[in-house]
Amino acid sequence: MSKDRLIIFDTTLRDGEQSPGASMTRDEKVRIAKMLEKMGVDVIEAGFAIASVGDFESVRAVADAVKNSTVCSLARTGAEDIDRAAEALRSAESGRIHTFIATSPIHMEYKLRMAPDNVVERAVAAVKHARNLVADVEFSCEDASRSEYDFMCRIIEQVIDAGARTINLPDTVGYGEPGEYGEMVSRLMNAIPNADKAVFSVHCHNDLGLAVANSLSAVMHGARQVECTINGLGERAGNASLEELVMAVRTRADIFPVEVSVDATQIVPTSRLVSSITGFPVQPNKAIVGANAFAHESGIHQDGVLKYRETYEIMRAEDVGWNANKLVLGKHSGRAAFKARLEELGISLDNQAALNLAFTRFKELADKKHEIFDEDLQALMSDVQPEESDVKYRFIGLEAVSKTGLKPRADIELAVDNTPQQASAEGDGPVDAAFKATEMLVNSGANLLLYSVNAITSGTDSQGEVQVRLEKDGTIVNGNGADTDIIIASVKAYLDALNLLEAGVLKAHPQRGI
Ligand SMILES: CC(=O)SCCNC(=O)CCNC(=O)[C@H](O)C(C)(C)COP(=O)(O)OP(=O)(O)OC[C@H]1O[C@@H](n2cnc3c(N)ncnc32)[C@H](O)[C@@H]1OP(=O)(O)O
Ligand SMILES: CC(C)C(=O)C(=O)O
Repeated sequence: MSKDRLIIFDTTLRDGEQSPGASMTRDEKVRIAKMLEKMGVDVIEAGFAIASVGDFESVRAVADAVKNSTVCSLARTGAEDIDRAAEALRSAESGRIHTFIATSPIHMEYKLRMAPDNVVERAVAAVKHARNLVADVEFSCEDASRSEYDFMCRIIEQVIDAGARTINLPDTVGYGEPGEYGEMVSRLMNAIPNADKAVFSVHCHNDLGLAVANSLSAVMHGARQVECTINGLGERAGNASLEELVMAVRTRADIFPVEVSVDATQIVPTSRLVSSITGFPVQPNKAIVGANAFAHESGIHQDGVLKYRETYEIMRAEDVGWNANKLVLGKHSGRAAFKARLEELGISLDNQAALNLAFTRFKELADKKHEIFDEDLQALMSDVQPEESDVKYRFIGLEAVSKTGLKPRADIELAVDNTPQQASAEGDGPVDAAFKATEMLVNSGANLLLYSVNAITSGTDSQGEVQVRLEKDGTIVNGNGADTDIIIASVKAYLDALNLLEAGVLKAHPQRGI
């Protein structure tokens, strides 16, 4: 059965820009409009031409730049607004004037201070005037969801007769509830005698978090245009988000009687562009475009996704413009994801015991750190690889005290040949103190040639990786250690180097010397 087309009307550049702090320059609007055009959005509302010279210029620049989408300007019902919109759209390949007036009793009485008859007159005059300037005219009953049904029937019938080809029923203040709002759309469409001459549209705000639900309900009840924005940007709590609407209709094609012609792989790049231009970050758990939308940290989910992606994913990350889904390693992860990531990094573990040992170390680290990155794993594994049971020096514990006005001190506990031993020393800093305490126990006589620290990943909970270069009797070795505690990482690196010296590393592990 063939499906109706759902017109995607993007208003990121108009209602999206009404988010306090989201103003965009003309050139920024053109960049976003080009992306929307590439995505295949049907209508781009580029601004409100009468609002300012800058907005007029933006609408004009978008009309110049965009050829494959209809470009639209908002206008109140006054002739001056409509003339300004038409002027800004003059170069558009396909231009639309979107005129509106509030139809709810509260708006008519307190804001417009107009009698309902007067509102009807203004609306009809506006549509007629706009139709003399462009062929494509949309009319919105602002605050439709709080408007009286009979009054809407009356005004809509007359504006359709006057030439409006799209009738928009905005839930301006986000008051609608999906069942009631959807029913309003179908009731109007059924009752208005000339309704078949127009496309019915919805424009929902998110004050109760229902913008997408209301829009989708309206679609189920006959609406064939949805007005929306990238990332759900928009006045107050925002508008219905384009990405959610498009992917809901696509993913639940089994229930929605419509199809959209948008190239969804452009969604994530466009979302990023809008976010970087407006400075409005996308929350990580935002549907479709949030950083976590296709990320799995839980072991059971990761195991499921590795076995069969659809166990925990209803969409493919690639289909909306991500490179791939993500298995994030953290404290909730299991062996399946851990092993898979190690294999991707070219690290293979010979047997289950080696995997278990490495996994235990990984969990210890994950308890201290939110997310384990590839670099963390590489450091962790380089720590695990040497023959654990053979090493002479093993780190057990450390307490380092560093206090303003006091000399730093370290109390250290090591296993030397499997026998626990303790020592304390003061130093120029806590690392120096820890190394001195270590030397009290190992008495290596090695020279410290280099000490370097790197934060492996970003964030104050990142692992520090320390490299220590020691020389003894002409043999030079590099030891590495990693830990979220930089003093512990330093002692681990120091002990790693001592163990390499002890093992005569240049013969046994030539790649680890220099
Ligand atoms: C629901 C929506 O999102 S509607 C779009 C909202 N967007 C914006 O308002 C952004 C751009 N707006 C602006 O730059 C300015 O408000 C302008 C340029 C449009 C108008 O500025 P001003 O002339 O200074 O008027 P102001 O904003 O103070 O008040 C709005 C006026 O428009 C009137 N008005 C509101 N809607 C309509 C309408 N659809 N048709 C006719 N007049 C309207 C109001 O009654 C008020 O008239 P009044 O001054 O006679 O009382
Ligand atoms: C002008 C209309 C479409 C609007 O933005 C609203 O009612 O929210």
